[in-house]
Amino acid sequence: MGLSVQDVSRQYPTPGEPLVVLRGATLAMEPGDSLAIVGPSGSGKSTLLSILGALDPPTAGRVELDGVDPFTLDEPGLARFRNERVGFVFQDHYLLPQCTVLENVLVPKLAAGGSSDADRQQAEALLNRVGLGDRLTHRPAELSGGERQRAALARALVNRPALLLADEPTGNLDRQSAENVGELLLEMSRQQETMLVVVTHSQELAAVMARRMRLDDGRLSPID
Ligand SMILES: Nc1ncnc2c1ncn2[C@@H]1O[C@H](COP(=O)(O)OP(=O)(O)OP(=O)(O)O)[C@@H](O)[C@H]1O
Repeated sequence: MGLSVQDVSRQYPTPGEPLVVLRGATLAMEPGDSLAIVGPSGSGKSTLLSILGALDPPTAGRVELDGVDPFTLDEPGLARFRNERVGFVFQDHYLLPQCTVLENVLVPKLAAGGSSDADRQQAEALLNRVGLGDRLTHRPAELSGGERQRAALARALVNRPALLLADEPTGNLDRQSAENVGELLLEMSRQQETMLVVVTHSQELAAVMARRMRLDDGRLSPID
């Protein structure tokens, strides 16, 4: 069980020399583990997250989540893997504006084949835990920035993913909301035994994760 990233490289073709973005990144995580990835702009952080989330294949190397290499799956298998095994939280919440908070949290359930009463109860329980139990029928426009990110977190966790990926999840928030969302990310992923990888420029957010690694010019190394 866990996440294994072995010697992952990624390069993009250009008219001249290929642009090498990741150079042999290796890391391992276990359920309940949390990791912050920091590094300068353009160092490859989002590229690494896309590979971990099975959105983009590496040029070389191997990724396995709970023993499955997603890039060996066919297209429907890969889509199912992303929806059911990985949760995503981004800097922008990407909630559907016309849907209520509860409906937004149920979207990954619908994509996985339906939303039963049990799914609905689970979504409500998650929304209670992120402090939005009294906002189920509100639309995203009626929420604050921090509340929208908390709804996005509930949506990311509704399928009980093995891996939660967060790309600058507090980038648009004021200090207090950022602290609150950061702590919630950690607490909820621990409770669900989900592995958490957070890419961030925020030292405060990086500091609350169990471990920190730095990407520099495509090379990943532990810090502390
Ligand atoms: N699809 C692509 N095609 C070509 N080059 C790309 C592509 N995606 C990313 N890059 C390049 O790869 C490098 C790393 O980008 P990436 O977005 O992973 O960096 P980052 O560390 O997340 O940066 P930031 O902190 O600014 O978000 C950049 O030079 C970028 O221009």
